[in-house]
Amino acid sequence: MYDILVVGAGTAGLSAGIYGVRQNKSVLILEANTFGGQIINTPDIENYPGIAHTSGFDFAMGLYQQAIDLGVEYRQARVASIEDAGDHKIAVLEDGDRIASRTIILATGAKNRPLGLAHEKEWIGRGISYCATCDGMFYRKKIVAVNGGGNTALEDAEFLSNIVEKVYVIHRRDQFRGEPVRVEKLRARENVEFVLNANITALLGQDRLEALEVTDKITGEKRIIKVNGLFVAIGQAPENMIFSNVVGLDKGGYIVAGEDCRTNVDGIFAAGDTRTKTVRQLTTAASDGAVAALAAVAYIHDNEMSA
Ligand SMILES: Cc1cc2nc3c(=O)[nH]c(=O)nc-3n(C[C@H](O)[C@H](O)[C@H](O)COP(=O)(O)OP(=O)(O)OC[C@H]3O[C@@H](n4cnc5c(N)ncnc54)[C@H](O)[C@@H]3O)c2cc1C
Repeated sequence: MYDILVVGAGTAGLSAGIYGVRQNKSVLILEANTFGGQIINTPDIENYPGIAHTSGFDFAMGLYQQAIDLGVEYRQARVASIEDAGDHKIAVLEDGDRIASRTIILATGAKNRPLGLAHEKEWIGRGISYCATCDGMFYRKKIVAVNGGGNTALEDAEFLSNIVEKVYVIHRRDQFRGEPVRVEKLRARENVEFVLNANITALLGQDRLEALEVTDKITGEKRIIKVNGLFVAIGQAPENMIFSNVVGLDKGGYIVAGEDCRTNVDGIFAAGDTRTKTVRQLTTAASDGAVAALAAVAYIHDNEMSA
């Protein structure tokens, strides 16, 4: 039986592993794909305090190596479900294998909803971004577009309009899900142009994004908009339904857990992008990993004292 079983080897999961083993606890991390999580393919990270510049791969590799060197056990396996057996928890793997642990930390992250267009994946870091806070500075004084109609898209557009030459806000409706006050603020900015009732139907360029083909949903008319960058902000989706019989989820599918990373089940914690929170970044994921691991250790000690 492990002390701490972590589901997901992104920034939150690996940070939890580091903090767990440094408290002399046995830790197993289970990862469905390769370690590193969503940051792994990002060419440039420039907002992690203390590291002026690194790549997603180097960042993830550093975290992984640190965890392994400290004694974290790592296994590539997808967790299909979890069970709460009171004083211990069980992770059931896709192949049917069952692994018992005193505590579980769910660090399964979230995925950005893609547009689903050709070149989208291959041009991440070459014109395509899902994170204005992370990548906005690479487009200083350039022309960009933001796609989406929620608060994230509106916030991204506002942030970008402070640093770029021009921002197109492209949205499939003429009404926004985001707050009206944000829309009004953007309308007042001279370097923001709204392209409404419109879908992006193609990403154009040679080996990076150079222009967007945008189709008007009402007239069917196509328009080419030259841009250096596109920020896709059509939402994020966690994949937590497999845990919903055990832990509570909010209406967006995120695991309900506060800054202490505790879920509604004693001994099960949630860390990183997968939990209800406002800022989803590397720093907050790493911080959650530490908080969740130390909360798991405290839970184990409390149980030992009362046994
Ligand atoms: C393109 C891009 C660029 C970004 N750039 C920056 C940046 O410059 N700076 C910044 O601060 N933030 C950036 N972010 C945000 C940052 O990457 C995330 O906030 C952070 O990675 C969240 O870490 P996490 O560990 O919570 O989740 P994730 O990184 O999503 O890791 C979750 C892991 O869990 C695994 N998993 C999921 N389900 C299961 C399962 N059932 N069984 C086993 N494993 C499972 C997944 O495979 C994944 O590896 C960027 C995000 C993207 C997409």
